[in-house]
Amino acid sequence: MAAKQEETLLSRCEIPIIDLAHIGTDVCPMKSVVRRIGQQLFTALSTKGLAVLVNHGIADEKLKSVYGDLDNFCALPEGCQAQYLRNPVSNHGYVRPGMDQFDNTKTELRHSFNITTLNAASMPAQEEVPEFTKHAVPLAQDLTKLSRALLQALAYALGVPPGTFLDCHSGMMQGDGRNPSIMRLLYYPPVPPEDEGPCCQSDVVHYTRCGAHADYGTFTLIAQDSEGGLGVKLNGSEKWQAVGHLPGAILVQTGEFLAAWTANLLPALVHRVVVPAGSYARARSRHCVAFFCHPDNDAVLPALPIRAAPVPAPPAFTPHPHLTLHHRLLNAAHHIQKRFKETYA
Ligand SMILES: O=C(O)CCC(=O)C(=O)O
Ligand SMILES: [Fe+2]
Repeated sequence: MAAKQEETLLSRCEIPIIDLAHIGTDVCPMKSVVRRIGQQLFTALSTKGLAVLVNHGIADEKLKSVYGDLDNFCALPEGCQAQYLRNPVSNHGYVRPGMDQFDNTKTELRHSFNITTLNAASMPAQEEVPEFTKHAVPLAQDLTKLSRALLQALAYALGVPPGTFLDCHSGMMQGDGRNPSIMRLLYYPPVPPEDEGPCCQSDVVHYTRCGAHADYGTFTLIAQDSEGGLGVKLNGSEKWQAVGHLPGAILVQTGEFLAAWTANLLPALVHRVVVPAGSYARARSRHCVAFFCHPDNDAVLPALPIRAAPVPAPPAFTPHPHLTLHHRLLNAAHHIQKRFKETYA
């Protein structure tokens, strides 16, 4: 008998799918298409907090190559990995399991490699992971371009000149320290069998892959393999729901900055990655590429003359507690530094 498939938001068609075909390029956008995408994105982010992007132009092979490179990096001896440990100032580099933590009640099993500059000298050397730079740099450039196209689409939807958000995100992946956007490569290793942790037999060891949180920036793009585990609380709901997987698609989810910028009209999406049930799934690893689109450090949240968009009012939503701490005039660098301190040990 076939195994019962897990019910997910995607399998129930509960996440809006946005077709990016014919959007043009970030420097030469097809305006009518960008406008339509802006409306769809606004509706999706205000009602759900996330959307699925298809026909975005980023080939799956590019993602798979990067997943493979990260596997190879994680298999290097610890001493060799140590040369690439995350630099707390630039936020670039390798983050070992336990070095950053969202849920302090569980062991988070996660390796990540933060990329904040595309300079080859900051990447694992060719002798160590031969094609890391060759694969990671074009992918980061593609995700930057995709983010720029979405920033223009959002500007149309919010009734501000199309360049408004682009101007506040001009330093993305420029490597000059002006903008904290990150492409994060994530590898979640297999999870030890239930109740058998590194501690003594009687210990009840609780693992997770990534504790509940909302991302700090404007929005996050997420490409994931088919292993599952990503769960979200849709806007206005307290219920955790599995997202599921649509081959080749990229998710976009709202971050805290966009929430603050829009006076919570587009609330930040609370999400996590759990350990899948069953010994087969636990024994498998998971991969993801998350691109965190952040405003420039000197961007000050402008008051948006939000045009009444033709969408239903968003459901009532209690903002994440730290949202109340940052005020519409808080500057981008302050907010990011505060949130990094909370996350990194
Ligand atoms: O692995 C994922 O799908 C999400 C990771 C994540 O939420 C994060 O790194 O902020
Ligand atoms: Fe996240």
